[in-house]
Amino acid sequence: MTKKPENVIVGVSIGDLNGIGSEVILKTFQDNRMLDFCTPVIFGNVKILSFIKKALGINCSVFGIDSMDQLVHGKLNVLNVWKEGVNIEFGKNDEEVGKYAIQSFTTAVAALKEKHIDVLVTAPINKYNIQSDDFKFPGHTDYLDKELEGDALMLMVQDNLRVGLLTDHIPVNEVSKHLTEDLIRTKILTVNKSLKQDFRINKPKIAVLGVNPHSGDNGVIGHEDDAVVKPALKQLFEEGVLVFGPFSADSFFGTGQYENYDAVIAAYHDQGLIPFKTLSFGKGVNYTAGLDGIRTSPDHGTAYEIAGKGTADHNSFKEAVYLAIDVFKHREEYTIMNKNPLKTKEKQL
Ligand SMILES: NC(=O)c1ccc[n+]([C@@H]2O[C@H](COP(=O)([O-])OP(=O)(O)OC[C@H]3O[C@@H](n4cnc5c(N)ncnc54)[C@H](O)[C@@H]3O)[C@@H](O)[C@H]2O)c1
Ligand SMILES: N[C@H](C(=O)O)[C@H](O)COP(=O)(O)O
Repeated sequence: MTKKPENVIVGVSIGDLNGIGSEVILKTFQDNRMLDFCTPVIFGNVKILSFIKKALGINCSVFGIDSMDQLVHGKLNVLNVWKEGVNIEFGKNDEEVGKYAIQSFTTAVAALKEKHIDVLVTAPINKYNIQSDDFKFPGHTDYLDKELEGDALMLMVQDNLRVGLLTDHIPVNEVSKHLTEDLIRTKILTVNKSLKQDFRINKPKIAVLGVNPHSGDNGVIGHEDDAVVKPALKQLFEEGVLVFGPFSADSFFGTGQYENYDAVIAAYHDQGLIPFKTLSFGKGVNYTAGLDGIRTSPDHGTAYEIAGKGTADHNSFKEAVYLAIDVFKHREEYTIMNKNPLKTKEKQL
């Protein structure tokens, strides 16, 4: 395999085969222009992809390979991660299919770690049917956090709207006990670094939403904002991080305040993802910031109710491919720019 320097190798995990994942993947790469600037490789099985292509009437060619050395630029490669057939029943929640989703994902993550692929774009999984003795994670983010270097942060992105989470896949009754000054510090530093190296924003401005209604109203409605959030933000601000808040979460998006910041940090999953998906559904991307490998995903799940019908919108998946490539290129530039920084003269006292 000779790697064309201008082509980013995009690994794609197949997700839940009974959902809309393979449809949005095939629809994205059906457009040949995608192959001009990236070389995709789907982790799955070429016979299954051919079957799905036919079933959905999608007109594109897939190219089966058995190892990454056989990767061909200009083609939609499918790496045969397994050989056997899989019984596909669109819309069915099936643990057997869940096993293949995880086989595809874990093989793709290994390829990312070994740098056989430059970035990973994941198609949606079903969080219930993927559970097993070997795989006990509530989502991609949590597994990537364990496998890759760094501290993962779920960052939802659509153009200049970026919403990150302090806590992600935990039940709402556990949020408060997870919110420590240390956690807030780690997450804000992670997003601050990501905005600089992944999004080329030199002096990022970060807003943090209050945990409680009206940020606790001086302790009348909950203590976390005064006792934990404010001291953490004060310390970071004094160290030079442009972090502001906590802001009352209820009106923050409705008033358009989010437009003044490069990222908005929410305390828990639905506090951030409801406004994000309301503003951007169909175009948003889920980016796992903070790790040494780049992974993106569309803003939607398996959508069983429309699977196999050919009506799934693939634009969010396409945006996920674009964002992964952008981040890859920005990180390369950032590394070069920061390799030998000019020494600044120290102040003489
Ligand atoms: N990245 C991921 O792996 C990921 C992301 C979100 C949800 N999920 C999983 O997916 C499963 C279903 O979750 P859910 O129902 O909360 O969310 P969902 O995104 O699958 O569906 C929500 C609604 O949006 C519609 N929808 C979703 N994607 C669409 C598309 N591309 N085009 C048109 N309509 C679309 C669905 O039909 C449904 O009405 C759950 O198991 C969840 O955990 C996985
Ligand atoms: N929270 C994500 C969303 O709603 O889009 C989704 O569950 C995916 O999470 P992972 O990327 O960790 O699988």
